[in-house]
Amino acid sequence: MHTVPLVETTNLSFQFGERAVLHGLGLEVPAGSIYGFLGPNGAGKSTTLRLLLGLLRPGGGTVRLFGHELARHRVALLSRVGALIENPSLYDHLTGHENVEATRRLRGLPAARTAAVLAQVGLSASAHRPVKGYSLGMKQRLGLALALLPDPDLLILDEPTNGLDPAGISDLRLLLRQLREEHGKTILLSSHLIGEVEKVATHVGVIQQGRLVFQGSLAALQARQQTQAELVLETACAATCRSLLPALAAAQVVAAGTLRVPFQSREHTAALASALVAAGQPVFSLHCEQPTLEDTFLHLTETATAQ
Ligand SMILES: Nc1ncnc2c1ncn2[C@@H]1O[C@H](COP(=O)(O)OP(=O)(O)OP(=O)(O)O)[C@@H](O)[C@H]1O
Repeated sequence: MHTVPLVETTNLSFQFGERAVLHGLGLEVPAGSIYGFLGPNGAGKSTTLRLLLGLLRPGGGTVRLFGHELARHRVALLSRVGALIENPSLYDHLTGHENVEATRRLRGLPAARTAAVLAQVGLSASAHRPVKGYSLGMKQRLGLALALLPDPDLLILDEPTNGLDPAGISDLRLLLRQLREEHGKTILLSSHLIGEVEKVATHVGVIQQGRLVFQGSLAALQARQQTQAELVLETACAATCRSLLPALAAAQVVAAGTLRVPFQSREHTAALASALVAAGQPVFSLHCEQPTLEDTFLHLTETATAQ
C-alpha cells in the first residue's frame, strides 16, 4: 500500500534577495519515519524547515503536509505539527511545569496535557525545579515537551542535538525513538553529523548547496556505502600487474607497489589473487577497505560541490 508522505515538497525553491538558496527541492518524508535531513553548514536545512513551517514563503514550488497544500490549509495543517527550531524560549526562573503550563494555557489546550508531555520527555521528576538549574539536555527536552503539547503527528526539529554532551545526545536519541515507536510520531530532524543521524534515522535526505543529492532509506545509503568498497593490493610492481591482467585495467596505482580496485565479490577477489600468482606476481597482501558512512556522506557533498 502506498501512503502519502507526511511532508512532500515539489520543486521547492527559495532565495534571500538575489541569492538563490534552495533549488527545486523534492523532499519526501514517509509517515512513521525518523527522517534525518543532513547537510553541511549553510546547505539550506534551516531555510527548508522554515518553509515547511510556513515561516518563510517559497519562491517557487509547493509544500504539502499530510497530503494537503500548506499554502491553502496553513492553520489546520500546522496545528498537527510540533517544532523546535531554535533554542526553546524558556522562563529560567519558572519551573519546568510552570513553563509548560504557561504555553498550554496560552494555546487553550486541556490541563491534562502538561503532565502528559512532561512524562513523555522524562521530566516528571524534575518538573517542579526552576529551569535555571536544568542541564542543556533537560532544557532541550523541555523544549520538546512544549512542541508536543498539541499532540502533533509530525515533529520538526532543527539540529536538536546542538550543544548537547554525549550523554544528552544519547538520551535525546532514545526519546526520539520512543516518540516514534510508542507514540506514532513522524520526526524530521536536521543535522550536519551523519554519525548522529545514522543511529536514529530510518530515512535520510542529504542536501548540499540547496540541492538534494541523496534521499532514501538509511539502508539505501548504507548500500551505496557498500558499493564503494575497494580492494587494496600490495605487490612488487603495481604498474606491471595492471598491464598484465585485464581484470586490473580499471585499477588505480596509488604507489609503486599498491593498487586499488573496486571490490566486486569474494569470488572475484580469489580469482584475482590466483591470476596474479599465475602471472608470476607476488601478492604481499590483499584486503578490502570499506568506506565509513561518513566517507560516503562527504563524498556525496563533495561531488555536488564540484558540479
Ligand atoms: N536571513 C538571511 N539572509 C540572507 N541569507 C541567509 C539568511 N539566512 C540564511 N542565509 C543563507 O542561506 C544559506 C542557507 O542557510 P541555512 O541556515 O538554511 O543553512 P543550514 O543548512 O541550516 O546551515 P546551518 O547548519 O549553518 O544553519 C546560507 O548560505 C546562509 O548564509
